[in-house]
Amino acid sequence: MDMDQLKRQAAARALEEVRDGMQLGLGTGSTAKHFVELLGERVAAGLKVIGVPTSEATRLDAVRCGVPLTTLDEIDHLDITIDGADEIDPELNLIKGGGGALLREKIVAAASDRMIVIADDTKWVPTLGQFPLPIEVIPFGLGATRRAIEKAFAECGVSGQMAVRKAKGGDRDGHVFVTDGGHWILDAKLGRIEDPARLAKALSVIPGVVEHGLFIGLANSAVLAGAEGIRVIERRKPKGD
Ligand SMILES: O=C[C@H](O)[C@H](O)[C@H](O)COP(=O)(O)O
Repeated sequence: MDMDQLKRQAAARALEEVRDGMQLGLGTGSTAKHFVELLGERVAAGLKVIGVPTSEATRLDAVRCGVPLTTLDEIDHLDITIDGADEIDPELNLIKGGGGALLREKIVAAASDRMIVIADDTKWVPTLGQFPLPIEVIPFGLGATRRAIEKAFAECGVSGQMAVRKAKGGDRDGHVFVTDGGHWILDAKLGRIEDPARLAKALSVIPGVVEHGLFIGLANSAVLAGAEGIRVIERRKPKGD
């Protein structure tokens, strides 16, 4: 079975958690896109839900699939957010932002009662860090922000190259990648992040850092699809710990 089929299977399993009347956070990326498409089929068959998209790409997908949308200004909470991830560790801490949507994804996940992560099982890792950590930054004063990030890395016992992300394909191919919020992304190749919660806190207090791709204590469960079938892993600690 190819990777895309596994992603769709994970999305289909997460869809079983969706009930009539729910308000849903809609993630971004190739796995979340399968969820939006499958949700669209259920909506066409009569399911009543409303979604908040985590990116312009997902907003367009949802419109194409007929999923009704709202915003976090119009509603005060979400029942479930269903989103993909770049890496998932056994505590259900995540690296996200490979597609550049980390800021809206984190706002939406934090406004949700539950977050279900959907992925093929290659995303499951014993320790986060092999996937470059996306850090969303303000272009102004980037040199100072980079130095502050390097200091935070050293304090947290990690190190590695950082590069400004470039767009791949489309009109901006080869130019600096710009997020939906108008910011840039630094991708940090850290290899191994022993204490992701500590690093997350250290990055969050740097003024030029808008957000980072470490999602700590936000995911409640992970649906992992692999050659052997689907595994659902529940978070052991209560949300927010
Ligand atoms: O910014 C993008 C998101 O965090 C995605 O959820 C993540 O990159 C996983 O994407 P995919 O399902 O395409 O591997």
